[in-house]
Amino acid sequence: MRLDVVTIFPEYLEPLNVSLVGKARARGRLDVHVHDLRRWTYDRHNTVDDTPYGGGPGMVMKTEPWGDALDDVLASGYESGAHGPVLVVPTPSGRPFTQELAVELSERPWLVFTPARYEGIDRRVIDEYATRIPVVEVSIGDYVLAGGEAAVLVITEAVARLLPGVLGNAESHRDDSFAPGAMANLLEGPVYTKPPEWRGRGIPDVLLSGHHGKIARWRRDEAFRRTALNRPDLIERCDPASFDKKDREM
Ligand SMILES: N#Cc1c(-c2ccc3cc[nH]c3c2)n[nH]c1N
Repeated sequence: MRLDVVTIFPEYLEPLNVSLVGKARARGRLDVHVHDLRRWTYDRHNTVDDTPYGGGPGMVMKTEPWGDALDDVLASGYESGAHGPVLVVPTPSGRPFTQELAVELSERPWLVFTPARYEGIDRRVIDEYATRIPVVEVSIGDYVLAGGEAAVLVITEAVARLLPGVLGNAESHRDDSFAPGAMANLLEGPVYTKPPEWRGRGIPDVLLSGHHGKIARWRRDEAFRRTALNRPDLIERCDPASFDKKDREM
């Protein structure tokens, strides 16, 4: 997978050099290119914004730098096979970013991120590229950030960990919170490791029992309990009829 990120804060994307994403890049699973939008400005102040038509607070990011930048990025000649690039636009007014969307994006060969600042990008930029390639406007949550770069980090990590060969244990996807299948719509339950006792706190006996069926059921029940506590809205989406099937899958 190739990722391109166009931003006025390229240093914000430094975390893409470390940890899981950094390892995926080092292994050749991910090819990341971060571009400074100001490379496509030609005035002495490297201007990327201007006042909004219709008035109102703040500034709007100008069309020309984005258009010149995206034309160059898309012309990079990356051979992405049958499927071309997808433009991923972080915005508070976008489609909620979910594990389902992470899976969808992980199946694409090339993502081009356009994290904005100020009040956002002149709408004509998105409209222009929507005539050429798929555009996904995405929100990472119901809160307001000062820009889209943090969203790029979140989306990239969630997508990268789904790529083949990135996570050591391919099975670990299966038990993710929100993962399709047995854990769909359930939050992950508690996890434990050695030592067997810590500050007077032990380990649930079932986890020491070696009985895989009981352990699977306990984990499912704990996931259910935590989901009911923290995300009752997800419980309604669970299909009780599937629980026997869940036990077989877990
Ligand atoms: N994704 C996302 C966002 C944002 C966001 C994204 C881009 C810009 C550009 C200026 N302000 C922004 C906020 N806020 N909250 C989210 N979930």
